[in-house]
Amino acid sequence: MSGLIVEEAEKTFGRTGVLHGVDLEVPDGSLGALLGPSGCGKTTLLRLVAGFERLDAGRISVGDRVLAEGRSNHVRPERRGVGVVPQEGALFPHLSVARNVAFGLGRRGRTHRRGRTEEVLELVGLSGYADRMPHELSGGQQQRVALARALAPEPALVLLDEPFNALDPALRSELREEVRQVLRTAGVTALLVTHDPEEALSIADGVALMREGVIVQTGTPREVYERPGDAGLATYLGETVVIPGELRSGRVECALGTLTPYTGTDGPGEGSVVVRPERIVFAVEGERDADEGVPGRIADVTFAGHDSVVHLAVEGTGTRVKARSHRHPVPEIGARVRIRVSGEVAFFNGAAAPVWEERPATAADLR
Ligand SMILES: Nc1ncnc2c1ncn2[C@@H]1O[C@H](COP(=O)(O)OP(=O)(O)OP(=O)(O)O)[C@@H](O)[C@H]1O
Repeated sequence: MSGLIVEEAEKTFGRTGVLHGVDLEVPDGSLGALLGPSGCGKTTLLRLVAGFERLDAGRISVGDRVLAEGRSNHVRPERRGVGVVPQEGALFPHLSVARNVAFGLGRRGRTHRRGRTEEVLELVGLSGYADRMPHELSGGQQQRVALARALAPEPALVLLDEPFNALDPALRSELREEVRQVLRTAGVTALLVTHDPEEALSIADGVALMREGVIVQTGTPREVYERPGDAGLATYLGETVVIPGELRSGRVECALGTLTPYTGTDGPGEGSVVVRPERIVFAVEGERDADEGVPGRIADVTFAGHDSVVHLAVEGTGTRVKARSHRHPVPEIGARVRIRVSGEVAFFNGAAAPVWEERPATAADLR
């Protein structure tokens, strides 16, 4: 077994406390994502696991092997069996692809080095590239070589530090699928550090959300997206519609009707209802289901390529919400509709003002 376990990790630089008792678990053979805004302490945690920094307190283990405990017990990075894929590959520019990959294999026999190098290059889909130099490769190919290099010594754990950052968006999503596939095939436990929610949600088996040096929520991508722990996390993880509401007898009353909150949301009283725009559905008058939900009108439509953002004005409430809709053709502005929410909603006590530094709610969210 080689799952990663971090227990109550503490780290302070000078007088700045960066990690305040971090607990994190990545089960054996799975891909975990550590997700949070810039400066929350993700890289520091990754560096502690890799052994590039020393813990102040707490414990880090992989399987039943303790890699670090408190200040005194610290296994050196090269003895940890942990591979690292840094942000921009960081390949040695003067070494060929094969020699870059073999670098991590140290002084093992030549035949073994060659065989293993070929094996991992094949795994990342770069069999024919052994003799190329790094500058002859695209950014995506360079990252695949960096992954091959990290995997070559058969590490118990691979750490990926924002590995897709430098790539353009199309290549990014393609490469992350490939990386996930490679990690699965290799069967290795891996931890991906990222500030990009879409990245974490799309490829990880489990997500740990970090804020100001603390893990604030963990779960599968679906769990954290559909059941965020607070309004700030909801906004950070994806688009939200936030409207005032009141929780009474286990149901939420708001401009969108009487809705069901998921268990684990806050207690009774006034607060904010948080809904994903793709959960807001509408039927135009005369259509099937056009008598369900609250009445309203289509106030505006923004074409967004694969779908549309439809702004809906809820009749008699002054509330406007946005829905993400795949309807073709998009109904006309001014059309009378019935609006309803599909599934459960989040409810949090407190004002309808989600705060998260990287994705503050826009005025449109709150209208
Ligand atoms: N060696 C260091 N000395 C002093 N302060 C540091 C050091 N390393 C990190 N910090 C501070 O610790 C905090 C967390 O930094 P860290 O790089 O871990 O965050 P992060 O979540 O990875 O952010 P980013 O995504 O921008 O890399 C920051 O305030 C940073 O300035």
